[in-house]
Amino acid sequence: SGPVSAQGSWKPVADTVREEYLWAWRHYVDRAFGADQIKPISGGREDFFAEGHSVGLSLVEAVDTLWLMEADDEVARAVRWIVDHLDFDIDAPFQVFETNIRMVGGLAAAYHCTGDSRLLDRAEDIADRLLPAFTQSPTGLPYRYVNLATGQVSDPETNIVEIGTYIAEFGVLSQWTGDSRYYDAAKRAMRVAYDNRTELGLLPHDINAETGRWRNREATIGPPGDSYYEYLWDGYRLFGDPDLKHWYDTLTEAILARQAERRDGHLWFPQIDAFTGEVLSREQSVLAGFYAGLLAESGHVDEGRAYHDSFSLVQDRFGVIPTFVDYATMSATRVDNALRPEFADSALMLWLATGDEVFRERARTHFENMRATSKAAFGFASLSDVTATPPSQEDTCPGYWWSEQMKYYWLLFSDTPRLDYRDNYLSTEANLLRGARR
Ligand SMILES: O=C1NC[C@H](CO)[C@@H](O)[C@@H]1O
Ligand SMILES: [Ca+2]
Repeated sequence: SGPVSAQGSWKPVADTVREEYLWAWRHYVDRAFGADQIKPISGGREDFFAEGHSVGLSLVEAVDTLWLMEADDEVARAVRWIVDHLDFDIDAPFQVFETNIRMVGGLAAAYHCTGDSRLLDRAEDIADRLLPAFTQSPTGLPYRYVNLATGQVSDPETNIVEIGTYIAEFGVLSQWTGDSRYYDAAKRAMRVAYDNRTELGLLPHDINAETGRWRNREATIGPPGDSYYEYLWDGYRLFGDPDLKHWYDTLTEAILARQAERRDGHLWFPQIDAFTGEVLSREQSVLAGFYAGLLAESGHVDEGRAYHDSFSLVQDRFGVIPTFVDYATMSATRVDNALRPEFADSALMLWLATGDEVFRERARTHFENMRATSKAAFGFASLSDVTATPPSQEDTCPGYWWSEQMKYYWLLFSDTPRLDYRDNYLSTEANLLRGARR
């Protein structure tokens, strides 16, 4: 079970998380079953990857969450849809990064939790359709899009997130199938970016896949830099690869030395020029909040705590964290929030690393504020303005909601017997690739 704590006080919260999730799931089943996304205000449905080509995104993202919540009848319903209806032979360009973290990851997690090898077959099938983006590239940096039916690749104007967020999903596929092509392709792309680090040991975030040349000067730990760093550490954690740890440590040392800024005693990570170190912007994306958890996981616990403290200030001020805040003025520079999970993600990582109850309390506030602002007739809705009274909703629910924050809350509050709390791994999309206890 989880770190020793007053489990009794959290059970009611865990029960509410599970009730809300199954309430939303039943509406998805009744009104949008098999769709990429439900429209939570109107009850309609919408595609995510390619217009007119649903791949059941929200359902695939939900399988491991339903399994961890012991909703086994619903797991069976979802698996039956995947086996009967999920077909990737689609003549349309799919974004390689999003397809990997959501579909390869979702299917791999579903296989890890259920042991149903038909799900591993599907994960291999979609990964094989993504591989041409890597093998067709002269540098090994993957193109951004690939046509799932023809293998036609497109768009070399990419970034370190979209070339570097594969090793977890591709690595477990190589481990589970014995085919090293996936791991090798993922690692080769990460190496190209690392080998091009600047004299300061920093990475700009935009890069051209055909030339390997940087397309900008700005370094960020937020998007589109974030999960490149996350997956260097994750690859080492999952597979023990010393190269990945060396690359992670080298880049993180530079980030902590040159990018960290303390202001009024609070820790932030401004965007800086990777070649000179000059501060370019003090805006912080809500997505950058994941970095507090990564720092804690990778041994920088004090900095991880401090950065989560900074985002906790923002949550206390706004209720729901705006997509961008400028920490110099603590003003929101982009007021929407598409049900972003990162604050809860890092709360879980910090709780697992420290056992400190403050992180469960912060995650509970995140859950309650989401319920109070995003709940709509048929599910949970993204917000277009968190500063409005009441915050205004959009008729859309992102696929990651089914995999991320509700799973983070459940794992934080339920002490479920289905998770090995001491040895587990959640991908950047919260897909459980290690630690399921069947
Ligand atoms: O890594 C990611 N980035 C964006 C989404 C959540 O904000 C989600 O797809 C995932 O967590
Ligand atoms: Ca993430």
